[in-house]
Amino acid sequence: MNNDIKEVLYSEEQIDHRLDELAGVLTAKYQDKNPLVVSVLTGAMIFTSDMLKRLNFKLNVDLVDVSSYDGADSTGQVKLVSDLKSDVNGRDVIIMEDIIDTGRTLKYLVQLFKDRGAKSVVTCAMLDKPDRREVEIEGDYVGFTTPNEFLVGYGLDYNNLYRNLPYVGILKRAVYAN
Ligand SMILES: O=P(O)(O)OC[C@H]1O[C@H](OP(=O)(O)OP(=O)(O)O)[C@H](O)[C@@H]1O
Ligand code: HPA
Repeated sequence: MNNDIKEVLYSEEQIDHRLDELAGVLTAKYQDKNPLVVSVLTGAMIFTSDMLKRLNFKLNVDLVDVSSYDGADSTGQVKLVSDLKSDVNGRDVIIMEDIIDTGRTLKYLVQLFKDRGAKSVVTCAMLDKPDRREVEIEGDYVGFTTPNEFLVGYGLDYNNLYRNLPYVGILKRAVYAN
Protein backbone atom coordinates (compact mmCIF):
# COMPACT_ATOMS: atom_id res chain seq x y z
CA MET A 1 0.00 0.00 0.00
CA ASN A 2 1.20 3.52 -0.78
CA ASN A 3 2.71 5.25 2.31
CA ASP A 4 0.37 8.23 2.01
CA ILE A 5 -2.71 6.03 2.35
CA LYS A 6 -4.28 5.57 5.78
CA GLU A 7 -6.58 2.72 4.80
CA VAL A 8 -7.79 0.85 1.75
CA LEU A 9 -11.53 1.47 1.65
CA TYR A 10 -12.45 -0.55 -1.45
CA SER A 11 -10.07 -3.16 -2.83
CA GLU A 12 -9.70 -4.06 -6.50
CA GLU A 13 -11.75 -7.20 -5.88
CA GLN A 14 -14.57 -5.30 -4.18
CA ILE A 15 -14.63 -2.74 -7.00
CA ASP A 16 -14.69 -5.46 -9.68
CA HIS A 17 -17.59 -7.20 -7.98
CA ARG A 18 -19.61 -4.01 -7.55
CA LEU A 19 -19.00 -2.96 -11.15
CA ASP A 20 -20.35 -6.32 -12.35
CA GLU A 21 -23.54 -5.65 -10.38
CA LEU A 22 -23.93 -2.03 -11.57
CA ALA A 23 -23.29 -2.95 -15.19
CA GLY A 24 -25.86 -5.73 -14.97
CA VAL A 25 -28.53 -3.28 -13.85
CA LEU A 26 -27.66 -0.77 -16.62
CA THR A 27 -27.52 -3.50 -19.25
CA ALA A 28 -31.04 -4.62 -18.34
CA LYS A 29 -32.34 -1.06 -18.46
CA TYR A 30 -30.74 0.05 -21.75
CA GLN A 31 -31.12 -3.19 -23.75
CA ASP A 32 -33.25 -1.59 -26.48
CA LYS A 33 -31.78 1.91 -26.35
CA ASN A 34 -28.70 3.61 -27.72
CA PRO A 35 -27.53 6.00 -25.01
CA LEU A 36 -24.62 8.40 -25.03
CA VAL A 37 -22.25 7.51 -22.18
CA VAL A 38 -20.47 10.65 -20.98
CA SER A 39 -17.34 10.26 -18.88
CA VAL A 40 -16.46 13.20 -16.65
CA LEU A 41 -12.71 13.77 -16.90
CA THR A 42 -10.38 13.28 -15.35
CA GLY A 43 -11.50 11.34 -12.30
CA ALA A 44 -14.06 9.07 -13.96
CA MET A 45 -11.68 7.82 -16.66
CA ILE A 46 -10.80 4.48 -15.00
CA PHE A 47 -14.32 3.83 -13.71
CA THR A 48 -15.78 4.55 -17.15
CA SER A 49 -13.41 2.31 -19.05
CA ASP A 50 -13.92 -0.57 -16.61
CA MET A 51 -17.69 -0.12 -16.84
CA LEU A 52 -17.74 0.18 -20.64
CA LYS A 53 -16.26 -3.31 -21.00
CA ARG A 54 -19.19 -4.65 -18.98
CA LEU A 55 -22.05 -2.73 -20.65
CA ASN A 56 -23.69 -5.07 -23.11
CA PHE A 57 -25.87 -2.80 -25.26
CA LYS A 58 -25.49 -0.37 -28.15
CA LEU A 59 -23.96 2.88 -26.93
CA ASN A 60 -21.86 5.88 -27.90
CA VAL A 61 -19.11 7.42 -25.79
CA ASP A 62 -18.08 11.02 -25.27
CA LEU A 63 -15.95 12.96 -22.79
CA VAL A 64 -16.47 16.18 -20.91
CA ASP A 65 -13.80 17.83 -18.77
CA VAL A 66 -14.97 19.86 -15.79
CA SER A 67 -12.98 20.94 -12.80
CA SER A 68 -13.76 22.55 -9.46
CA TYR A 69 -11.17 21.42 -6.91
CA ASP A 70 -7.98 23.06 -5.71
CA GLY A 71 -6.15 20.34 -3.78
CA ALA A 72 -8.72 18.87 -1.37
CA ASP A 73 -10.97 21.97 -1.38
CA SER A 74 -13.98 22.62 -3.57
CA THR A 75 -13.73 26.09 -5.11
CA GLY A 76 -17.52 26.16 -5.42
CA GLN A 77 -17.16 27.02 -9.12
CA VAL A 78 -17.57 24.32 -11.77
CA LYS A 79 -15.45 25.16 -14.81
CA LEU A 80 -16.19 23.57 -18.20
CA VAL A 81 -12.65 22.87 -19.40
CA SER A 82 -13.54 20.87 -22.50
CA ASP A 83 -16.99 20.22 -23.96
CA LEU A 84 -18.55 17.14 -25.57
CA LYS A 85 -18.12 16.51 -29.28
CA SER A 86 -21.66 15.08 -29.50
CA ASP A 87 -25.04 16.76 -29.70
CA VAL A 88 -27.14 15.51 -26.76
CA ASN A 89 -30.43 16.81 -28.19
CA GLY A 90 -32.94 13.92 -28.16
CA ARG A 91 -30.43 11.49 -26.66
CA ASP A 92 -30.58 9.29 -23.59
CA VAL A 93 -27.49 10.31 -21.62
CA ILE A 94 -25.67 8.36 -18.90
CA ILE A 95 -23.18 10.49 -16.98
CA MET A 96 -20.31 8.47 -15.49
CA GLU A 97 -18.71 10.07 -12.43
CA ASP A 98 -16.06 8.88 -10.01
CA ILE A 99 -17.53 10.64 -6.97
CA ILE A 100 -20.45 12.81 -5.89
CA ASP A 101 -19.20 15.06 -3.10
CA THR A 102 -20.77 18.53 -2.79
CA GLY A 103 -22.85 17.51 -5.82
CA ARG A 104 -22.03 20.69 -7.74
CA THR A 105 -20.31 18.99 -10.69
CA LEU A 106 -23.12 16.54 -11.34
CA LYS A 107 -25.86 19.09 -10.83
CA TYR A 108 -24.16 21.41 -13.31
CA LEU A 109 -23.83 18.66 -15.94
CA VAL A 110 -27.36 17.29 -15.55
CA GLN A 111 -28.76 20.81 -16.00
CA LEU A 112 -26.45 21.52 -18.96
CA PHE A 113 -27.53 18.37 -20.83
CA LYS A 114 -31.23 18.93 -20.05
CA ASP A 115 -30.94 22.52 -21.29
CA ARG A 116 -29.44 21.13 -24.51
CA GLY A 117 -32.50 18.93 -25.04
CA ALA A 118 -31.41 15.50 -23.82
CA LYS A 119 -34.33 13.06 -23.78
CA SER A 120 -33.18 11.60 -20.44
CA VAL A 121 -30.19 12.11 -18.18
CA VAL A 122 -29.16 9.55 -15.57
CA THR A 123 -26.12 9.54 -13.35
CA CYS A 124 -23.87 6.63 -12.51
CA ALA A 125 -21.23 7.28 -9.85
CA MET A 126 -18.74 4.87 -8.41
CA LEU A 127 -18.71 6.71 -5.07
CA ASP A 128 -21.18 8.88 -3.19
CA LYS A 129 -20.22 10.95 -0.13
CA PRO A 130 -23.64 12.21 1.03
CA ASP A 131 -22.38 13.91 4.23
CA ARG A 132 -20.69 16.59 2.11
CA ARG A 133 -23.66 17.43 -0.12
CA GLU A 134 -24.25 21.15 -0.68
CA VAL A 135 -26.74 21.06 -3.54
CA GLU A 136 -29.70 18.79 -4.12
CA ILE A 137 -28.71 15.88 -6.35
CA GLU A 138 -28.76 12.11 -6.05
CA GLY A 139 -26.88 9.50 -8.01
CA ASP A 140 -29.26 7.20 -9.90
CA TYR A 141 -26.76 4.33 -9.86
CA VAL A 142 -24.09 4.35 -7.15
CA GLY A 143 -21.30 1.88 -6.46
CA PHE A 144 -20.45 2.68 -2.83
CA THR A 145 -21.67 5.17 -0.25
CA THR A 146 -18.54 6.46 1.46
CA PRO A 147 -17.64 8.03 4.79
CA ASN A 148 -16.70 11.71 4.90
CA GLU A 149 -12.98 11.30 4.17
CA PHE A 150 -10.76 12.54 1.35
CA LEU A 151 -10.40 9.60 -1.02
CA VAL A 152 -7.85 8.85 -3.71
CA GLY A 153 -7.09 6.10 -6.16
CA TYR A 154 -8.94 4.39 -8.99
CA GLY A 155 -9.08 7.75 -10.80
CA LEU A 156 -9.49 10.03 -7.80
CA ASP A 157 -6.67 12.45 -7.13
CA TYR A 158 -5.10 14.90 -4.75
CA ASN A 159 -3.27 17.53 -6.84
CA ASN A 160 -3.34 15.11 -9.80
CA LEU A 161 -1.54 12.37 -7.83
CA TYR A 162 -2.66 8.86 -6.79
CA ARG A 163 -5.09 8.37 -9.71
CA ASN A 164 -3.23 5.19 -10.68
CA LEU A 165 -3.76 3.34 -7.39
CA PRO A 166 -5.86 0.25 -8.23
CA TYR A 167 -7.96 0.64 -5.06
CA VAL A 168 -9.86 3.49 -3.37
CA GLY A 169 -8.03 4.62 -0.23
CA ILE A 170 -8.32 7.26 2.46
CA LEU A 171 -5.55 9.84 2.10
CA LYS A 172 -3.61 10.52 5.32
CA ARG A 173 -4.63 13.90 6.66
CA ALA A 174 -0.96 14.89 7.08
CA VAL A 175 -0.58 14.83 3.28
CA TYR A 176 -3.13 17.56 2.63
CA ALA A 177 -3.63 19.42 5.93
CA ASN A 178 -1.03 22.07 6.74
O1 LIG B 1 -19.49 16.77 -6.12
P1 LIG B 1 -18.36 17.69 -6.32
O2 LIG B 1 -17.99 18.44 -5.06
O3 LIG B 1 -18.55 18.60 -7.49
O4 LIG B 1 -17.06 16.80 -6.57
C1 LIG B 1 -17.00 15.77 -7.51
C2 LIG B 1 -16.09 16.10 -8.65
O5 LIG B 1 -14.81 16.53 -8.14
C3 LIG B 1 -13.78 15.80 -8.76
O6 LIG B 1 -13.37 16.42 -9.93
P2 LIG B 1 -12.29 17.61 -10.00
O7 LIG B 1 -13.02 18.92 -10.14
O8 LIG B 1 -11.33 17.49 -8.86
O9 LIG B 1 -11.59 17.32 -11.38
P3 LIG B 1 -10.83 15.96 -11.84
O10 LIG B 1 -11.91 14.96 -12.16
O11 LIG B 1 -10.08 16.38 -13.03
O12 LIG B 1 -9.94 15.49 -10.70
C4 LIG B 1 -14.43 14.48 -9.08
O13 LIG B 1 -13.74 13.82 -10.13
C5 LIG B 1 -15.84 14.87 -9.47
O14 LIG B 1 -15.94 15.18 -10.85
O1 HPA C 1 -12.73 12.63 -1.85
C1 HPA C 1 -12.35 13.10 -2.95
N1 HPA C 1 -11.15 12.72 -3.50
C2 HPA C 1 -10.71 13.18 -4.69
N2 HPA C 1 -11.38 14.06 -5.42
C3 HPA C 1 -12.57 14.48 -4.94
N3 HPA C 1 -13.43 15.35 -5.49
C4 HPA C 1 -14.45 15.44 -4.66
N4 HPA C 1 -14.26 14.66 -3.57
C5 HPA C 1 -13.07 14.03 -3.73
